[in-house]
Amino acid sequence: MHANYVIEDPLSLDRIRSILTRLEDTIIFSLIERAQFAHNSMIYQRGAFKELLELGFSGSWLEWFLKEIETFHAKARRYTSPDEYPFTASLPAPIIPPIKYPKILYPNNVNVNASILSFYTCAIVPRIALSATLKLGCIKRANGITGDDAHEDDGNYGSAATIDVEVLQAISKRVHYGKFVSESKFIADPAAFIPHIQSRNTDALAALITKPEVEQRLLQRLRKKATLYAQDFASDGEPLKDGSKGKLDVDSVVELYEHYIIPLTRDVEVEYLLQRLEGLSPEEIEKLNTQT
Ligand SMILES: C=C(O[C@@H]1C=C(C(=O)O)C=C[C@H]1O)C(=O)O
Repeated sequence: MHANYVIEDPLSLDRIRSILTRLEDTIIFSLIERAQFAHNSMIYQRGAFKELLELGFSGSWLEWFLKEIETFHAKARRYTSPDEYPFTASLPAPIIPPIKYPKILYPNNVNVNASILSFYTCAIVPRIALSATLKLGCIKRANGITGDDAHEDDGNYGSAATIDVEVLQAISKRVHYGKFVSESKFIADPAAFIPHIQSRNTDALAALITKPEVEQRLLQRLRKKATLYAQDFASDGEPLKDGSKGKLDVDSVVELYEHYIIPLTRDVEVEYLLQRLEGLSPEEIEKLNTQT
């Protein structure tokens, strides 16, 4: 979130949704970049690099990248922003005073980055990198390199992890924007939510925040965007027939949203609501309940 950017109505649902729409582009283009490299599965395996073990770090290559990058960004006060959430626990304090952001969200500790890291490394990378590994495999086999390594590993561990961090940060921002969506919906009609928050009825809360028509439009838009953005063009700018096949598996992008990003965003909305009344007095809750 920008420090001195004056936001007219920070809880406008249309404005928040426009930010989610813009993040689709960031995520699609980052996935196109990741698809240029092989799966390189060893960068996701804890303990796979003896050099990291010798440094006393027992996590994966990617977790080491996250720790190092997020440590630097934390010192530059990145994680004092209400729309930034780290994957790494126990980061250093900022070296400069935090920015005084407007208090838009209610205090909460919702952070689902562990789930994001898990589904990204286990379900998304193997499919997104598939096009590159198949292409790479052909190249390696043409050079007489055969066996499993012809599909899985191109040695670009630094490039792959650097792009992975960019994808993870974009997905994390998108999913945790669910808090702003949730606050917007709550403040528009607190009385609809309060009884279900008090009774911890997560199914009722999920039903209140879920908008199937919004989700369907998003998935339609996403498929068209991913197909267009992954399109290859001839030197004169003419689109190549079937030009998107080598750059990105479009179905994987749509399924990433349908089966992971959207459900996790809904989870964030519900988890945020469950903390929305914490610390409020009965009088304060009653005031919200009668708010028109
Ligand atoms: C984000 C929203 O809340 C829910 C989650 C959505 C998503 O993750 O794209 C879309 C619609 C809702 O089901 C919203 O209402 O815009």
